Amino acid sequence: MTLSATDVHKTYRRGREQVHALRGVTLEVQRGEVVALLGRSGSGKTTLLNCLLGWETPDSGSVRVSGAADPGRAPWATVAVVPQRFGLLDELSLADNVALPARLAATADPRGAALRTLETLRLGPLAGRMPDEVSLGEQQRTALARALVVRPDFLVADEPTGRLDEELSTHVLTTLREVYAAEGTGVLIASHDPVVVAAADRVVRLSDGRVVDG
Ligand SMILES: Nc1ncnc2c1ncn2[C@@H]1O[C@H](COP(=O)(O)OP(=O)(O)OP(=O)(O)O)[C@@H](O)[C@H]1O
Repeated sequence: MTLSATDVHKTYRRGREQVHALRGVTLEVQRGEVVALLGRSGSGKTTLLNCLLGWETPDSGSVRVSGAADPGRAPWATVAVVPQRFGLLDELSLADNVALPARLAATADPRGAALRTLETLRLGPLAGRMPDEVSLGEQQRTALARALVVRPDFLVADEPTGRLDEELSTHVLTTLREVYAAEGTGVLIASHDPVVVAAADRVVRLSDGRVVDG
């Protein structure tokens, strides 16, 4: 099973100015591999992730998941996401935030699955708290738990360790490694974090909207 972008172009218009965020990007992530997406701020990483998630429509080129074992799976269980801004619902506890995608995917015992996933990410004691009652690093790990709770085929994460110290980054990466070793999840992580780069099987570098080093 493969998550791929083929010759993707994306241009934003800001008034009269055109920003060529992606200029023909081709990238493949297989199940069972961790790919780190590197590049300076503004190089197009988030735009590429958004295209892979279907949150942005490429101007040309294509994005697809091929070889799905179960094409009927919920989209957020096929390609789950940890967004740069987390996107937690303020009015739900951490446990309810994490349980939500499992509930929507009609997973058996969504709350139990949420609590187990929070536990894995060392957030068990905070399960009953609201997002504004925990640190940004804890919110970030909650967003990761919410992505993982449905055991996705692929995980796309935008700077998922950006708010974590080295010890926690290492822990999160170890957890991800365990998850993909057990489940075969394919992982694509946009990051500047050396811990992520060290844990990746492969590094893809973007510069000015192009892949410069695959
Ligand atoms: N909605 C938008 N409208 C206009 N320009 C945008 C929009 N989103 C992104 N851009 C521009 O597209 C380019 C690529 O942005 P993108 O967010 O993909 O970069 P990035 O590599 O993820 O950066 P960072 O590491 O800072 O998150 C940048 O020049 C950015 O200013």
